[in-house]
Amino acid sequence: MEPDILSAKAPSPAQPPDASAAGHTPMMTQYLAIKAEHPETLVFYRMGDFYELFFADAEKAAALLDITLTKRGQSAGQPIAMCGVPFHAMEGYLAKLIKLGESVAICEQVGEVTGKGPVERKVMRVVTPGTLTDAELLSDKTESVLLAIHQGPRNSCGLAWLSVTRAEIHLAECPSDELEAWVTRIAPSELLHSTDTSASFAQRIQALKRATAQGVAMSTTARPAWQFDAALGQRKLLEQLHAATLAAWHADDLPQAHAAAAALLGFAEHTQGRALSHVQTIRVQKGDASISLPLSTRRNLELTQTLRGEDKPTLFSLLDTCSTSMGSRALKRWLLEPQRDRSEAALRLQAIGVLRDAGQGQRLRDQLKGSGDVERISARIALRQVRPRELVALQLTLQKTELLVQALPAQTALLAQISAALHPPEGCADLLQRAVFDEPSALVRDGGVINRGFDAELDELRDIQTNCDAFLLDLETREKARTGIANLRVQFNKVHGFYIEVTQGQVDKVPDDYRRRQTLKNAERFITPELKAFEDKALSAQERALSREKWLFEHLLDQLQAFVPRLGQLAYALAALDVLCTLAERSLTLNWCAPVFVKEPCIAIEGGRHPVVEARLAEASSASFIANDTAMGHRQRMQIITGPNMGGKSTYMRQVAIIVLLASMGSYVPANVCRLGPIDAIHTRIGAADDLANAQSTFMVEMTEAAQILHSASAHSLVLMDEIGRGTSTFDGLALASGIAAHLHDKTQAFCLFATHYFELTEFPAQHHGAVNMHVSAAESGRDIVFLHELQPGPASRSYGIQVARLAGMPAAVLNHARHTLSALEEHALGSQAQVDLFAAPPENPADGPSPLESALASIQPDALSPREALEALYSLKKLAQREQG
Ligand SMILES: Nc1ncnc2c1ncn2[C@@H]1O[C@H](COP(=O)(O)OP(=O)(O)OP(=O)(O)O)[C@@H](O)[C@H]1O
Repeated sequence: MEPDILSAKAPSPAQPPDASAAGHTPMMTQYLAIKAEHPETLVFYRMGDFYELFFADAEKAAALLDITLTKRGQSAGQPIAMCGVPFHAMEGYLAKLIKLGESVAICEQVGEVTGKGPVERKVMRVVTPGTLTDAELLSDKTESVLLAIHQGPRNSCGLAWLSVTRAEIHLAECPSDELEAWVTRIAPSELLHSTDTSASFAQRIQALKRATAQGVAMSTTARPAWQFDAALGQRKLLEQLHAATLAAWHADDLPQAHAAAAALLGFAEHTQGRALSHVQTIRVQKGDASISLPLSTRRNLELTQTLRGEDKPTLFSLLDTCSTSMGSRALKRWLLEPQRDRSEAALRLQAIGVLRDAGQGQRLRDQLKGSGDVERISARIALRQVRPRELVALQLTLQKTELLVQALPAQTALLAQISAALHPPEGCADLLQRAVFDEPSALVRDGGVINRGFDAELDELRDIQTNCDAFLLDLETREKARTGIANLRVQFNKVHGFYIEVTQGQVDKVPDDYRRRQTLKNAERFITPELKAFEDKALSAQERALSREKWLFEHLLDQLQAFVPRLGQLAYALAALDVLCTLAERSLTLNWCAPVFVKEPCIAIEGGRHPVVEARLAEASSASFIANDTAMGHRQRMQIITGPNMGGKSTYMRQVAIIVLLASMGSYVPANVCRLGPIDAIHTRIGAADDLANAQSTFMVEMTEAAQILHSASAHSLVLMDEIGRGTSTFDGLALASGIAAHLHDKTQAFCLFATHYFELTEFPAQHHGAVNMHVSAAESGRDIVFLHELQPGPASRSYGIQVARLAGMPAAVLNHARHTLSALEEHALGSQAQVDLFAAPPENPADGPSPLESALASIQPDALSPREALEALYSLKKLAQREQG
């Protein structure tokens, strides 16, 4: 037993004392030295069957994990606060802490228990939100990304990021004011920065921390300034890639990114306790290479999370019928990182076209089902954290892959490339099959992992255990025959081990090589050289078998290292094939078409649908989605969209953005025809929510987002503006909305869908040749309204707000009041100078209010109507009059 450091009672928990202070128990001295190396991290200190936490760590963990905080013993006169978790249940507690943004250093007992002083202990790895590798802690469909940022000279920044379970490291450089956009796009789980930055940069980091990416909290970790060293970073990258120059990756002239990479790799190695040998590719990212999808766009289009923060229904959840989790993760990357250059998307579309034919994709999907997560398994092999059952999954996947290659139609450039990378590394599956049982134990420490026939020594050790009984029986028979003692017995007990028992009456027949072991009343117990040798072997066989297995497993990991790079390529190919087959299946199931990329600026869609709303309608009701066309090009760049609430304006605008995004990632799209010119960004200003955490009002958020769009949108951007200006008074709002529309039309010249309830804005197209009025149609039936969801040219005739409120279940009295006020307001707008009393009681009888004909008449503004619109208004008035008479 180890000496107990925690004996006497202590008054109260405290901060960890100084390890160098005199009077600590030997174990506390050891603990404090380890803690000093991990000041910001919770230290899980292994003590027998528990991981214990002490002092402030204990207080924090007890509160976060909701476990008991005890006060036991003291060291150097200080009370020791303590809490603990059982070692076998550690994963669950770890997961909870990591989710809360904490990091944990796992300190194991590595030495033998000698009874003299504490057992030697060592931090084996540090688990942090950005460096997760454990299958239990990682989500199958989401990466855990670690990002390092470096503040360079003259407002420049270097970025380096990776996912520890992937084979790529990413580098980028950008001006500091673009940092937020980058961090939003990268969506890291953890951000590393230097302890030594300017005050403004530190503020920027704090702001980044608040701006959570996709609803996932990002933790920040400060690292010493010297770790952000460009020369060190370059050296580390070269070592990582086993290369003499970074030129092949176009990564040689990026000093700020190299500095970030130094800290990134240093931290990743520190947490894993070893180098990341599987990371063997660099991708340099340029800000202008991908289509910009700001955080607001990702949110508003509900790409991977609904506005309520749920995982479905989203565009991703609709698309993701992938057969493997590698495929799901790759699909998410494709969706969130569409490239401006459409050549890759075109290759994907070509491949999807082939996979749609004659069920080819479906056959491949069936074969892909049940594949292991080769990407993460190969990373865990490199990090020597792989579990035996993952190796079996890998072996089965490698065998499946052989069949997959034969079934793959390599008819397009991309499919041929995938086919070439799909060949499993020679000898890997065979080695795994020979080395590991088909159904091994979960952990190597339990034994039962290494296959029979793989190692003669292990087989012999196992044989000793299984053949023990047979050997003893055989020995007994032989000894009976040799000695002529018929009642001789070979037996075993825990205290004396193996022995041959001979009754007192037969003792004189015992041969010379029998040595006395124990004398009983009626019998003598002996041991022979043969039995002694067997005993030595048998007693230690189990222990030796276990340690032999552990050694063999480590040796197997050594052998598997050589396969890691090829496995990385294989994982990439499997994931890409899975995504392509999935997109082929989706396009067939959901009846999508292939988009066509053209050089001239345009967004031309026939029969476009919002895929998620369409799927929801199909699920929830028999109603079908009404498809709409979009025709935007050089001449017509802006649509001013009006129509009733619930009419489908937001749905229409979002569907256009989603179709553009799907096409840009290389997917078929929910439409009958789609022609798309170059696109550099999708900006959205939809809805309004207070950002209480950042003390910003609804209106402030609205204006900030709109301002960002006006600054960054270009003539190749798609901009959605939904009800801009509604967060303030009518006149202010209208004035701002028209100013913003004019800027987008005249200066930015972006493709813009501008939905508004300000009827005054329908006059905008008259003075702006690139804008047109469109409206979503609705029909009235008595006092009710029927939404037709059809997008039609021209402005809406009225807004139907009161009818929509009636549908929403508003009390009749309120509706009556509103109708009364509305007609008064409309009269007022028509020229009456009388002040409208919004709070005046409505007339008693609703029948006394204006008739539909009167209301319609009152809403007409003759000066705002074109001759054709005036004629239409006349027809509809006549219809209403007939209805009233009838
Ligand atoms: N094209 C369509 N076909 C069928 N149903 C649709 C269509 N467009 C919208 N809808 C249905 O109408 C609902 C309301 O649509 P949406 O939110 O787009 O209206 P809106 O005009 O933006 O309303 P508001 O002005 O109040 O924001 C949707 O949730 C959907 O169920």
